Amino acid sequence: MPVGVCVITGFLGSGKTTLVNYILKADHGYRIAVILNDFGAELGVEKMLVQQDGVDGDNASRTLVEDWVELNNGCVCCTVKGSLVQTIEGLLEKRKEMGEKFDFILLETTGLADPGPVARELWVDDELVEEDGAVLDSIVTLVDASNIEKQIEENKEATLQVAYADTILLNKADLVKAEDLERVKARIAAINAEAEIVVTTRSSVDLGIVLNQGTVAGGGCGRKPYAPASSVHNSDIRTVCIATSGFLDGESFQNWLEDLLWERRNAEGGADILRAKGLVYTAGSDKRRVLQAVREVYEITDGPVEENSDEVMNKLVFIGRNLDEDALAVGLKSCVARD
Ligand SMILES: Nc1nc2c(ncn2[C@@H]2O[C@H](COP(=O)(O)OP(=O)(O)OP(=O)(O)O)[C@@H](O)[C@H]2O)c(=O)[nH]1
Repeated sequence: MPVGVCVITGFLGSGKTTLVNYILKADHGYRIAVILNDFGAELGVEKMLVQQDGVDGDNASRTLVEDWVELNNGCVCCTVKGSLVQTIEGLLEKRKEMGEKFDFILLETTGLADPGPVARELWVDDELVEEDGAVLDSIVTLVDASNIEKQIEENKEATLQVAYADTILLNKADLVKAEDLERVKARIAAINAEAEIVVTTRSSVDLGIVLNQGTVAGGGCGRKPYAPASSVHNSDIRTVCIATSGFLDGESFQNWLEDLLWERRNAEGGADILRAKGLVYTAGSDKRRVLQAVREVYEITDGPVEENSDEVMNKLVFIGRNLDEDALAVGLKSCVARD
């Protein structure tokens, strides 16, 4: 079984390190490797702290294996292929030599990072996913409740971090009034209606919410009621959810998707899809299938077994810019197989 990688992102000062420290101190018994993105350091290295099994929550008794791994570019969030993957491979290899395995890998990005390239790199690297490798589990975004509105206005990365999230920790709740918190929550949901939003202070969160989500690998469609697209105005990145019933023609669906993800992205005013997830049924198979896409990279895999399989309903979620909900709905419908 590959190890799940949880990408922890969020704007500068939102509480990422606080979350990592919280996870490392919590008494959960998991073996977790943390890859810290030491962006500020001039050394050009990443520091890895490995929490070993069997700790009792007391810091003094914790064994921390410290390791310094030189990366070619000094930053795990850079788009240069190789460094991040090599780091994780090296980490996994080392643990294998020691006869141990990780339960999870946490990857903390820098506050100014666009998590898209990191997610894509983890996701598409087949060598990583092989047996005993690593696979992207989920993207957790920390949001500073007291500053996010301004950050979204001023920084595209802050918006992208919200857009890519599977789970959003609306942190620093102690610094804002209840009514402000509701407004901020609505603003975030307007960018990403699909992510679960959890209000936190000092990044204290039930670890079950952060670890082992399987959201990226297993599909997250339909976890939450969707905000209607018409309720979205404040940001040019928004979420659109569409659904249509009946088995899809697999080839038509794939062609439609590739046109959306590959061709129209480059067209003037075309939809710029950052993230797509969905559950679809294709003719010839009674299995539900999971669509996952991060920008132009996508995959369709067999989905989890469904309890109530009477309903053949295809559901897709798109997060991005210039999304035309009606056109998307018509496009999906046109992929339904004719008898
Ligand atoms: N009041 C308050 N302060 C918090 C909370 N969470 C974190 N902080 C503080 O905010 C500061 C920044 O937190 P960090 O965890 O370092 O944030 P970060 O996202 O890792 O920051 P960068 O690495 O700069 O991107 C620290 O002083 C934390 O103690 C919170 O919920 N409430």
